[in-house]
Parts: sequence; structure tokens; C-alpha cells
Amino acid sequence: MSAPINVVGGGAWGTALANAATAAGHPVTLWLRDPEAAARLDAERENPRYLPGVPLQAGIHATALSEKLAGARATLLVVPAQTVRGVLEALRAPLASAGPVILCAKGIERGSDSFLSAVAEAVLPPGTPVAVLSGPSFAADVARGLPTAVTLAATDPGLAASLSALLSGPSFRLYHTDDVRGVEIGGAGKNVLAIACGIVAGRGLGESARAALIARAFAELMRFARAFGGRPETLMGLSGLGDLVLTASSPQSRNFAFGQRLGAGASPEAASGGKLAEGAFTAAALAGLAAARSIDMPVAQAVAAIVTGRAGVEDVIAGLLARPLRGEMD
Ligand SMILES: NC(=O)C1=CN([C@@H]2O[C@H](COP(=O)(O)OP(=O)(O)OC[C@H]3O[C@@H](n4cnc5c(N)ncnc54)[C@H](OP(=O)(O)O)[C@@H]3O)[C@@H](O)[C@H]2O)C=CC1
Ligand SMILES: O=C(CO)COP(=O)(O)O
Repeated sequence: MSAPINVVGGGAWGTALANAATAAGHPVTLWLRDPEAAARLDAERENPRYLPGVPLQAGIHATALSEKLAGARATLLVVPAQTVRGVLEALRAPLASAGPVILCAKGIERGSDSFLSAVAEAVLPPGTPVAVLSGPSFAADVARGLPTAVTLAATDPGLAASLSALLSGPSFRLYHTDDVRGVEIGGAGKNVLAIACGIVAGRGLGESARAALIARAFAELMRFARAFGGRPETLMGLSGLGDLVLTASSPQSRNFAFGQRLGAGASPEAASGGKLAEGAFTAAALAGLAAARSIDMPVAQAVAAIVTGRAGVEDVIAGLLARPLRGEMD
């Protein structure tokens, strides 16, 4: 039997990616930090907490996270963005011989304001190949084998191409690029902007307002990407426009749903509903990075102000609508 693919993290996206890697023809080891949850998942073949109703494919072995990761063809790291550094530090030694590390979280690290590829480069042994996977892909869709396309980025174009081929299956298509920064900015940024779109929906401001917001939010994401070394054409692709369109228009998105509840009057603490809304953690980092380089990002700044409790929804909306008129492409 060929070497397995490691998937570290047994939440919605880790479980879905395990199914997708199995459909691509690989044995998969799915590593969970909670040994009891791992044993249950392995026995019951379903992840009722994170992905109810979707069977775990037969080629997946779910087990407790340990240092026995070595010998895999690749390791997908599928934990929340704010935990990536800690997990990489804990697994630093075995990850040196567990194939390329593929970062699947979407976010920017708070405190350090670091992109996740930079976190990985700082933590992992020098020379460990690192890639980023991102794009419009609800876990429930991917886990069920519905057609999905995402982007796989690595600075070495050959590695990006070979990992895309490795993980692509009958309904899960990976496109590849060497623009790591562009791909991770698209994934991290769209979560923040999806919260804004949810707020507009929750406040009942109408479909026209939401369409305008998507377009203006995308314009500011492009400005941010240009300033931080991402290529504009990357942002026009799956991990940018594609993912923004998906998550800015569907209550299936946890970030959109979080925004909807904020728009309807919930506090930032209450609005998550116990689900991961990555944009809430990334908003301040995105806004802070933009401000430090004088990049105009009013939508991201507005979301950061709301989720950190510095401003209320009504004031923020009034402020956005009162901004001076300007040329659309200025
Ligand atoms: N869900 C989706 O549709 C998609 C998600 N993503 C991205 O993937 C990332 C993960 O999201 P998702 O799987 O949905 O999140 P979930 O909330 O569904 O699951 C998070 C998982 O991470 C585990 N985890 C949390 N902290 C740690 C830690 N310190 N060490 C080990 N495991 C940990 C949790 O374990 P425990 O249960 O023990 O807490 C849980 O298994 C996010 O950045 C998200 O943006 C990307 C594309 C699609
Ligand atoms: O990133 C995702 C889809 O591409 C999942 O979005 P949410 O985290 O908002 O649910």
C-alpha cells in the first residue's frame, strides 16, 4: 500500500479533505487532538459534531494526534488559523519527514500580524516544503463529493503542480500557482469581507447594497494584495473573487452567518453561535496591516471596529455611507 496522506485536524474541513484525498486514491490518516473523539470517529465513521450526515470514506483511519506523522506523502494542516503556530511547534520534528506541509487554514495570525506561510517558514526546519490550499469550498460540499475547484500554491511551481495532481480527484480539482502570498491573502481576506456582507443581510439593507459591498470589498482586497506582493490575477481567481462570491452570499458560510447575527443585533460574543468564524480573528490583523501601509480598506476597518467592540453596526454603516465620493478606480 502507498504511503498515506496525513490530515491534521478533524473538524469540518479536515474531515472533508480526508474524504477528498481518499477519493483521489490515497490512504488517509486523520489526526485529532482528542483521543476519544478520534476513536469514536474511527468506529462510527461519521463526524456528527462538525459534519453530520456525511459518511467517512473507508480508506480513512482516524487516530489521536501524536508524533507518529512521519512517512506520509504530504501533511495537510487543517486547524484554525490562530492555532497553526502552536500545532507546528508541537509537531516540528515529525513534520520534517512527513512530506510537504499544506496549510489549509484561512487567516492571519493575531498579535504578530503574520501570514500563515511566514509562520510555517519561521517554525519548521529550514527546507521543509510548504504549500497553501484555498478556494471556494464548503466542507459539506467537498465531503459529499460535489464538484469543487480550489487553488494549491507553492513557491516552487513544480511542487505546486505535483501536489495538485496528487490531491485532485474525480470531483475535487486543484489548480496550481506559485503565488503563495496572493492565495493566502484571498482566503484570509474574504472571511473578513464575508462578515461585512452578512451584516448587510442581517440588517435588511437589501441585495443591491450587498452587491455594491462585494464589489467595493473586492477592490480593497486587490489593493491590499498588490501592496503585500500578491498578484492581482490570483485575486481574480478561485482564492479571492471565487471564495468571496461563495462566502459573501450564503448563510452556509460561518463568517456570513456570524455577520448576519451581528447585523440583527447580536453582540460579537454571541454572534458566533459556537462556530468558527475566522474573519472575526483576522479582521484586526488585516486592518492593522493595511493601516500600517496606508492602504484604504474601509470595509475591513469597519468589520474590525465592530468585532472588537470599538463601534456599533449603525455608526459604522453611517460612516461608510458618508465617505467622500471618489472615482471608482482611484
Ligand atoms: N469548513 C469549511 O468549509 C472550510 C474551512 N476552511 C478553513 O479551515 C480551517 C479549519 O476550519 P474547520 O475545520 O472548518 O473548523 P472546525 O471548527 O470545524 O474544526 C476545527 C478543528 O481544529 C481542531 N483544533 C483546534 N485547535 C487545535 C489545536 N490546537 N490542535 C489540534 N487541533 C485543533 C478542532 O479540534 P477539537 O474538536 O478538539 O476542538 C477541530 O477538529 C479554518 O481556517 C477555515 O477557515 C477552509 C475551507 C473550507
Ligand atoms: O472558506 C470557506 C469556503 O470556501 C468556508 O467558509 P466559512 O468558514 O465562512 O464557513
